[in-house]
Amino acid sequence: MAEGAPSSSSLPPPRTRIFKIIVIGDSGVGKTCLTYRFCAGKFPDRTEATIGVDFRERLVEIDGEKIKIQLWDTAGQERFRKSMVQHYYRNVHAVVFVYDITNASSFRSLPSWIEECKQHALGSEVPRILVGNKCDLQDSVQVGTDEAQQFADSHSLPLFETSAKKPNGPEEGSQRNSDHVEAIFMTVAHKLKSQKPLALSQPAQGLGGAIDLNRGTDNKGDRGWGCTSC
Ligand SMILES: Nc1nc2c(ncn2[C@@H]2O[C@H](COP(=O)(O)OP(=O)(O)OP(=O)(O)O)[C@@H](O)[C@H]2O)c(=O)[nH]1
Repeated sequence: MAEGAPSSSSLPPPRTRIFKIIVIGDSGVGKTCLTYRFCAGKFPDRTEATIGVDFRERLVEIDGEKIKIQLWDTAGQERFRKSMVQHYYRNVHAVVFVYDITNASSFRSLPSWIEECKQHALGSEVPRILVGNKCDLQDSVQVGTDEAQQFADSHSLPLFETSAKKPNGPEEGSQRNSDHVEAIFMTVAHKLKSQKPLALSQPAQGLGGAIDLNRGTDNKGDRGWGCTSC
């Protein structure tokens, strides 16, 4: 080793990168339950309407790098959003749109949530996904998979259907396959990591930094993830 060159033991420990993912959709679709399921590993005993925003974090390891996934559980009710909405969108790395498969109105609201992203000048290259929640309630389905898939395709959004309550697959006899909440958020994290490999010359940044996960992408040929109307 050259004299004066830092040995690996004298290098500061790498800072943990933070991926900020916002979860948006109508009130009651299950945003709190989905984020809680991913970060705490279980369905919450009870929830109350989110006021402003709640944060949940989980440290994961992807290809040997520790990454903090920070989920911003936003309020679905307009009266609880107003003052906070600017903060949601600042330095956001990915967006998860949620609707409730047993509530057609929450599905019809999706264009307005997509529009809100647009209003906040989110680049079209920021990964976005669409999640239909409450797949365990098969007797009450109001939004069929085909309809949701059509919508997702028309907006270039990957679609996942899941249940925050019973994420281990469909009930016996159900036609519908449920994605696992864990797999959904990890898919987003993998996407973000692949978009922005950790460069030694570029220290990891948290919320305060203007980390740009969207440049130098390797997503040629990828289908989905962007949003054609955003
Ligand atoms: N059966 C079933 N119920 C769910 C599921 N996810 C959420 N719920 C229920 O749906 C209701 C609303 O869930 P929340 O997670 O609080 O909804 P939210 O989208 O965060 O609502 P806001 O905070 O008002 O925006 C609660 O009664 C949950 O128990 C699910 O996957 N299956």
